[in-house]
Amino acid sequence: MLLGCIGDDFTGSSDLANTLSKQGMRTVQYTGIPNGNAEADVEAGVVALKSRSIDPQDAVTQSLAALEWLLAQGCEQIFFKYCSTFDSTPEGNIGPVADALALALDAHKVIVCPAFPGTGRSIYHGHLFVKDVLLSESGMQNHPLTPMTDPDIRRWLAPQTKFEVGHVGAESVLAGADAIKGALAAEHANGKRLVVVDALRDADLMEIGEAADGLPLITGGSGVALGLPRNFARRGLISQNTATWRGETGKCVALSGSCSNATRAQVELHSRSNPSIEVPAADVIEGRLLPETVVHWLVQADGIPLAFSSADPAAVKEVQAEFGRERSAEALEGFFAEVARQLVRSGVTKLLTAGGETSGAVVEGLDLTTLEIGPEIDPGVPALRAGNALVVALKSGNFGAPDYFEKAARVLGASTTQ
Ligand SMILES: Nc1ncnc2c1ncn2[C@@H]1O[C@H](COP(=O)(O)OP(=O)(O)O)[C@@H](O)[C@H]1O
Ligand SMILES: O=C(O)[C@@H](O)C(=O)COP(=O)(O)O
Repeated sequence: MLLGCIGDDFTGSSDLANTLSKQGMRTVQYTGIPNGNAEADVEAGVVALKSRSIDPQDAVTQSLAALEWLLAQGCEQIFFKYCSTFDSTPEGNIGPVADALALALDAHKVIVCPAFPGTGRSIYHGHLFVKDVLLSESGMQNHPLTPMTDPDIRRWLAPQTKFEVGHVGAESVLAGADAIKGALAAEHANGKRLVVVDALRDADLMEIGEAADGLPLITGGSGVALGLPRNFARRGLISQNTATWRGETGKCVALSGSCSNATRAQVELHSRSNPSIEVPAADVIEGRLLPETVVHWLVQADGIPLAFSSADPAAVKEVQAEFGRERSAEALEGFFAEVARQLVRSGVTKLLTAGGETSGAVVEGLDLTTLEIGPEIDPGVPALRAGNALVVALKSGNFGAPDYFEKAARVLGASTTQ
């Protein structure tokens, strides 16, 4: 294994695995830390953790264990993947995990770059934009678990890390890899260890990737991983293999616990031409609605049936005010995990999940240990084979076109050569 990745959620990890796979690396996504060794031909390994919203110390412990496993597989470089919208709170978990990995690897000049131009995330003057609006005006200020109320990544990261936060501006990035290297060295000389790097275009990410050649640790969104495989390819270390994708026939069901603007629009459009059932948060939390009721409904329904708890910010606030943020999230995630378990037991072969934490709960609930990367459905969302008779797609809340669910069902069902 050449490149070892630690992802802080499951959708984000499949997004990253998709990016690396498209760049020709034979990539495998693992759910948590595998028990045994990776297969010898794996070039990039993504250890997916559900560590974005847990206690910071637990996130550090799990990430260090993942690091140990990846280093034991021979990885030369480590990539810590978090969300392209930098989902975190003043307590963590991006800063504490980045600090711990930097210390363990004796890494300095640690790039912090959540940019993902393919999905409209860019960084300029240290500020994160989602398309043409600042992060804090993009809808992410209303995120149920990690409300992003400040778009300045330097300022958002500072209380999370014990190191000084530096910055490499667009003027250096646009001047290319050598200028970026120079700017990183200057920040290092100034005592900065975690360095936010501006990026506007995929071309910038390629230059940042080149500047990162040989650095032990890089952190960022999946976008910045775009430029890493080329460093290994230059040394003739990548197989550039093409894989075939075997779609599944059979029933496809969609589950959504994401409350993002993008998912709510997808739910709305999908519900117009497919059976859909709302899962009211309060009914789940208070035990009035049972998973088997929803499963029974989904299994009977035609088309691509959808069960969703996705709700607008006012409704989410109300539920959280009544039951608490953690209790609401735990109850809903547990509910969807149980629904997924029962669906698969009843013969569903194609499962679509929307929402990072929701998808994480489903993947853990189904005990899916290894995910094989298939074709891309929409930017950042690959089809995944999870077992002999099960294919899944784990959609990040923010991703996907309005007709995502129907498109995903089509991709999961078709066989192709990538
Ligand atoms: N109606 C609701 N009220 C309160 N919380 C909700 C509701 N629906 C979903 N949630 C919770 O909000 C969180 C959404 O996070 P996630 O699944 O990661 O979506 P995203 O990818 O959009 O961030 C989950 O913990 C989920 O259980
Ligand atoms: O970078 C991204 O936006 C995604 O890869 C990601 O991490 C998604 O997180 P969720 O929105 O919680 O699914």
